[in-house]
Amino acid sequence: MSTSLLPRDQRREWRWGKRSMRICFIGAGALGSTIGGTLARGGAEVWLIDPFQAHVDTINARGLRMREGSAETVVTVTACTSAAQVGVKADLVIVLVKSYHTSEAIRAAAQIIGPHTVVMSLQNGLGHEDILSEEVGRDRVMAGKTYVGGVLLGPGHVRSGVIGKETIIGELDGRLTERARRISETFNRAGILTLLSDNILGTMWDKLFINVAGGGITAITGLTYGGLYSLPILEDCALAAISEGIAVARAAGVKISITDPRRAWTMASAGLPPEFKTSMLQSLQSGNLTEIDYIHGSVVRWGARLNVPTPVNSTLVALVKGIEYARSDYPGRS
Ligand SMILES: NC(=O)C1=CN([C@@H]2O[C@H](COP(=O)(O)OP(=O)(O)OC[C@H]3O[C@@H](n4cnc5c(N)ncnc54)[C@H](OP(=O)(O)O)[C@@H]3O)[C@@H](O)[C@H]2O)C=CC1
Ligand SMILES: CC(C)(CO)C(=O)C(=O)O
Repeated sequence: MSTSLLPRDQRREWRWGKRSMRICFIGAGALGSTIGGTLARGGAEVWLIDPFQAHVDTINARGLRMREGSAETVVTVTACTSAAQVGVKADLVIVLVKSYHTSEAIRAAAQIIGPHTVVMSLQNGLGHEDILSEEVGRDRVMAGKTYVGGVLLGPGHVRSGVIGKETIIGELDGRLTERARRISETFNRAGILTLLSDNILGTMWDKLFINVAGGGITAITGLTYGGLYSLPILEDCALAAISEGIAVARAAGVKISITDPRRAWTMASAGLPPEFKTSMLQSLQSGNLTEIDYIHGSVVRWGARLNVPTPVNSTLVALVKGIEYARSDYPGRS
């Protein structure tokens, strides 16, 4: 029987009973392994789903090695290369593929999604909930953003940055539901500092400003944070890009808590060393596409819809796309 204090009409049917929550991660790279491993260590039943065969094999054979600061632990967790191998429905599916893989990844996970499965993205940027809703229905989708960080050090081995880093989750319509409360409890029990929000849209835009601060600029310049934060002209550019984002969010009627661009600029590098590279720069350097369309591109798309000019973000999008394109076999390439 539920002990919830929420009114009955606000309780989503809770079918997970008293057993531990069965959580499947679609995408178990740097962040999926970090959060998945932490939840498994905290007692949840976790499945890591990722096509990286050597990573999956190492985790299954020897456990997931997690380095946090100078401590290293080995976590027993099940990994597989496709959702078809899980064989049961998930209570919670957490999507942590790169944004541009979201649609194909959720489609490939149909077998683990049942009538009471919750699907939640913790990816950076905006727009994932719409993609997920198209595939699984809006009722199943919750939203979240996280300040937890992860780096994949090699197959079966991650550096995790969980301690003191917030994760915020919530229902798209702002209701404080039983399922949201149970998910945040599971996260907190595992040591992931998780808050329940009745304004998850605001949270999503706040996190967007953090990524807008340095993502595009570092991707274009190749600078680590040490370089980015030493050159005032780049700070001016970052503040202009964040200001556009704030103007767009305000025009959209989103209740943001970051209203001073300097706060986003400061927060973006908090606790990170000068040699830190943003994920956008890391993507380019490893030959992958960036999430530019979901980060600066979101500011541009929303700005166009609401008639708010976004020239700085548009320029950053164009230049990053140019860098991506320069690696292709374009006409006239020498
Ligand atoms: N790393 C971090 O610290 C943070 C990351 N984020 C966000 O989290 C998301 C994931 O980032 P991150 O973990 O760094 O990225 P990674 O590239 O390390 O991990 C993504 C993983 O998803 C795999 N993948 C691709 N397609 C599928 C699929 N169809 N099914 C299952 N897995 C698939 C990838 O495999 P393959 O490489 O073969 O494509 C890869 O192993 C991004 O949106 C990022 O912005 C947010 C906050 C912090
Ligand atoms: C570390 C942080 C918050 C800001 O650069 C980030 O999310 C990223 O690099 O993608």
